[in-house]
Amino acid sequence: MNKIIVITGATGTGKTTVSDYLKTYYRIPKVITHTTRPARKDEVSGKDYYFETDKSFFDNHYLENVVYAGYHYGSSYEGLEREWQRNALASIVLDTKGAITYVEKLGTQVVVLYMTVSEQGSLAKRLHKRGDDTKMVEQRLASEEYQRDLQLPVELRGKAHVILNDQWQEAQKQIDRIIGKLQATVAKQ
Ligand SMILES: Nc1nc2c(ncn2[C@@H]2O[C@H](COP(=O)(O)OP(=O)(O)O)[C@@H](O)[C@H]2O)c(=O)[nH]1
Ligand SMILES: Nc1ncnc2c1ncn2[C@@H]1O[C@H](COP(=O)(O)OP(=O)(O)O)[C@@H](O)[C@H]1O
Repeated sequence: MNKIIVITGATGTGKTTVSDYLKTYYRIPKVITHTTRPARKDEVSGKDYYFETDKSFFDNHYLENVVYAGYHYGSSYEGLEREWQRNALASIVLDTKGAITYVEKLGTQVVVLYMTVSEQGSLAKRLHKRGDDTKMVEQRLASEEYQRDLQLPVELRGKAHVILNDQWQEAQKQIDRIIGKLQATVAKQ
């Protein structure tokens, strides 16, 4: 059975870092999603996101789509199927609302990794260090979606692996254990 690893959590907790790690070390590809948010300086359309206009965003057929900090984000069935045709395992980076929808729609095909840190204050520092625009960081941290995603939603309790990412090496070990088991189950089927 094909599976999708849904990586979720608040901004700055390391979702993209995990997705990049899965791609580099496990050859697990990322499903690229669509957004109307402007690209950051080192982001590339078709690699990080499909960057859309307010009009072109709605030309796609979404499995789910959300508004996060004032911008549209959406993931398509086609994007997921494209990766699943070549790989039994793929990853996708979603907010917690999207993660809940994936669990509802795809059930046991979904493996959720919920990223968290023990000090909320470290997140703003990470975003600045990442080189994010100051205004965008302020808008993001003031959003209700950011506040919401700081806690594991009730709908995901008991269904998500909670990954503490205070230290990357520790988070990596936790992820290695989860992916090792997952690869063994996927290989058997
Ligand atoms: N539900 C949903 N969330 C998405 C999608 N694409 C990205 N996101 C989430 O939207 C939020 C904002 O993403 P982004 O602007 O890249 O900010 P970042 O989390 O700071 O890197 C994050 O929680 C992403 O996981 C999508 O297609 N659907
Ligand atoms: N454990 C960690 N300690 C310090 N910085 C980290 C850690 N994990 C990730 N980062 C850095 O924090 C920033 C935010 O991580 P990122 O993966 O982009 O988060 P997200 O996709 O959840 O917004 C990046 O610059 C990343 O390199």
